Amino acid sequence: MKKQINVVGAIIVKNGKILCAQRGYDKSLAGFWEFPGGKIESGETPIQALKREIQEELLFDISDNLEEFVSTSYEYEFGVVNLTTFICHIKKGEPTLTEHIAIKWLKQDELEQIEWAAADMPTVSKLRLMESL
Ligand SMILES: Nc1nc2c([nH]c(=O)n2[C@H]2C[C@H](O)[C@@H](COP(=O)(O)OP(=O)(O)OP(=O)(O)O)O2)c(=O)[nH]1
Repeated sequence: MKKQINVVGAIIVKNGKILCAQRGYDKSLAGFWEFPGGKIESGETPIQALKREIQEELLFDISDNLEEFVSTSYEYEFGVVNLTTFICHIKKGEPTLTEHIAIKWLKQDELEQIEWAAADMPTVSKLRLMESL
C-alpha cells in the first residue's frame, strides 16, 4: 500500500479573500499553490497541527473557531495525501513568508487562476460555489 500522508490545510479568510501560498522550489509539489499547513505529527490533533504549522510557516496565530471544510484523499506518485481543510481567521499577527515563495489573497472566483496542488481541487471547487465566506 502507498504511504499515507495526513495533512491539514488552512483556508485563511480576510475581508472576503483567501490566502493562497506557493510551495518552495526545494519541496515536493514545488511551485504549486496550496493552503498553508502541513503534516500532522504523532500525538497531535488536526487542529493542533494546523496552529503549529501556521505559526511556523507564516508566523501568525489563527483564531480558535476553526470550521472543518473538506476532507479528501489524492494519490500522488510519492504517496496518498489525506488532506483536511479548515476555514480560519487571523487572531494575531500578519502573514510573514518563511518557507513559501509567494502568497496571494484571492477572491473565491479568482482561485482557479493559479495552479493548485491536485489534492486541493475539491476544496477550491467547493469554495468557488460558496455564497460568501
Ligand atoms: N500544506 C499543504 N500540503 C499540501 C496541500 N495539498 C497537497 O497536496 N499537499 C501535500 C504536499 C506535501 O506532500 C504534503 C504536506 O506536507 P508538508 O507541506 O508538511 O511537506 P513538506 O513541504 O514539509 O515536505 P515534503 O513533502 O517536501 O517532504 O501534502 C495543501 O493544500 N497544503
